[in-house]
Amino acid sequence: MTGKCVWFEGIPFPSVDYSPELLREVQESFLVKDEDVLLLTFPKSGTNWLIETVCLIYSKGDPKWVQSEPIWDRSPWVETKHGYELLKEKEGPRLISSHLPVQLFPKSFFKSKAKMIYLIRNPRDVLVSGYFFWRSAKFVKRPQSLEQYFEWFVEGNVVFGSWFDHARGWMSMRDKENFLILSYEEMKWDMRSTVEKICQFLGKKLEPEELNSVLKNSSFQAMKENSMSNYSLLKGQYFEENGQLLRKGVTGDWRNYFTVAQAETFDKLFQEKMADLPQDLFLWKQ
Ligand SMILES: Nc1ncnc2c1ncn2[C@@H]1O[C@H](COP(=O)(O)O)[C@@H](OP(=O)(O)O)[C@H]1O
Ligand SMILES: CCc1ccc(OS(=O)(=O)O)cc1
Repeated sequence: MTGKCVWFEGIPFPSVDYSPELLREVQESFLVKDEDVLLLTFPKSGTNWLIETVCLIYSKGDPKWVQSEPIWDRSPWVETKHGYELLKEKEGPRLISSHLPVQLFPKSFFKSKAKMIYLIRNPRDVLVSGYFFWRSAKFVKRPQSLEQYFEWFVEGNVVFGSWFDHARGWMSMRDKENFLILSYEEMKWDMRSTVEKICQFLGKKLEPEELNSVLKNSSFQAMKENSMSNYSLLKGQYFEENGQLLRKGVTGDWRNYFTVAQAETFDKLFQEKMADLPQDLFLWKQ
C-alpha cells in the first residue's frame, strides 16, 4: 500500500493533506490545551462514529450541529494540513481527532490535562473495513485483493503503520486519569452505557430524552444518511463514486472474508504481539 504515500519517521501516511514537514511541526509545536478533548484511533476503528457521538453529547442530542458542519471541521484531524490550520485558529475548548501513533503525537499533550479517548476495534475487522475503504480512495496505493491487503496489514505496511504498534503504544497510557479506552464492540453491544461512560469521563450530564437523541442521531442509519458525516462530500476529489465510509457497521465481519489459514496466521501474530497486555483490553470474541 505504501507506493503512493508520504513517509515520516518510518511510517507511511496518505499522499494528500499530509507532509513530513507538517508532521514534524505538529509533533514539536502544536499546543494542546488543558480543556481540549482528543479522539484517537487507528483508521477504520469507528473514528467517525466516536466523533459523531461526542459532538452529539456536546450539543445535548440536538442534531443541528452534526447536520450542518462537516465532521472533519467539527473535530479536525490535527495531522492534516486542513485540520492543523483550523485548529490553530479555533478559540476555546476544541475537539481534536487523530490517527497518529503515540510517538508522533504533539509533545505538548503529555504535559497537559487534556482528556483523550482511545477507541480500539478488533483488528481483524479493522483490516476488512480498511480493505474496502482504501480500495476506493484516490490518495493511497489501492489493494488489488483482500489477500494482498492482508499481507500489507500484518506487515504493518499500511497507512499509519502497524495496528499492533499503534494499539500497544497508546495502551501504555491506560492508567492515566485523563485517558479513556473504549472499544467499537462495546459501542455496538451497549451504546447507551457507552454514552453514559463518555459523559462521566467528560463531566457532561444528559437528560434522558437528550441521551435518547444522541443514540438516535449517532446510529448507523442516521450517519449513513447525514451528508456531513458520511464522506459523500469527498466523492470525486478523494474517493470513487462507489466508496462508502458506512459500509456494514457490524462486529465479526472478518469471518466472512478470512480463510482458515489467514485466521490462524492472525491469531498467532496477535499472540506474539499482544500476549503480555491484560487481555480484558480486547473485548471482542475474536
Ligand atoms: N454509527 C455507526 N455504527 C456502527 N458502525 C459505524 C458507524 N459509523 C461508522 N461505522 C463503521 O466504522 C467503520 C469506519 O471507521 P472509521 O470511522 O474509523 O473510518 C466502518 O466499518 P465497516 O467498514 O466494518 O462497516 C463503518 O461502517
Ligand atoms: C484524507 C485522508 C484520510 C485519512 C484517513 C481517513 O480515514 S478515517 O475515516 O479517518 O478513518 C480518511 C481520509
